[in-house]
Amino acid sequence: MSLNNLIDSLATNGWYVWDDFVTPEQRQAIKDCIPDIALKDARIGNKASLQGNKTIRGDQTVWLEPEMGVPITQYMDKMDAIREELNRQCYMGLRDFETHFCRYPNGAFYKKHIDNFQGQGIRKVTTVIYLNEEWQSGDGGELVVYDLQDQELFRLEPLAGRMIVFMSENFPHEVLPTQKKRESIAGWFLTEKIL
Ligand SMILES: O=C(O)CCC(=O)C(=O)O
Ligand SMILES: [Fe+2]
Repeated sequence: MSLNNLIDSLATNGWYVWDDFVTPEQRQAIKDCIPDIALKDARIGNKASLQGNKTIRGDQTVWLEPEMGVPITQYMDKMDAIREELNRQCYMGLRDFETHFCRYPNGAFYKKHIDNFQGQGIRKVTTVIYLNEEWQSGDGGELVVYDLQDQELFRLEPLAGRMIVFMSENFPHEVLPTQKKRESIAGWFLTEKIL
């Protein structure tokens, strides 16, 4: 598992799973930067256009900012290195990255959706990193990934340190109801600068 595998797999399959992308120490340090009080019920849309809808998703989120601490800037630097390599090797034209921390309380889910409908937004590549130390079968909360014909491609347990990367426009996906608290960091490489 490496940056080159990610680039090859993204170019040929459109997705890639990178286990142990972050270490246990990094996961804890990132979690320690998240002020609980800042978590808000998630809404639909990107950072610029949002609407609320609890029947679609039940997670709580907070946008990550460099000011939250060194572990956050280190994570952002790592993602920026990936962005530059995707641009260098695949000419993806990625110009920015938006990212938030997510917490799904017990029972929460996120119904099937596409992060970016074709041509309608600026999200090009989705990334999700999981922060759940103890995950067992039966805990739910799997990510189910489909193709554009709505055929299920695979299911992924939200195991600590694992990152999934996929082309935002090509893979409808959903989060199955979780039986315990489920935490992650989702991010999107964007084709335009947002700030
Ligand atoms: O947490 C996940 O596995 C996916 C989250 C998701 O689909 C999203 O935030 O758009
Ligand atoms: Fe999504």
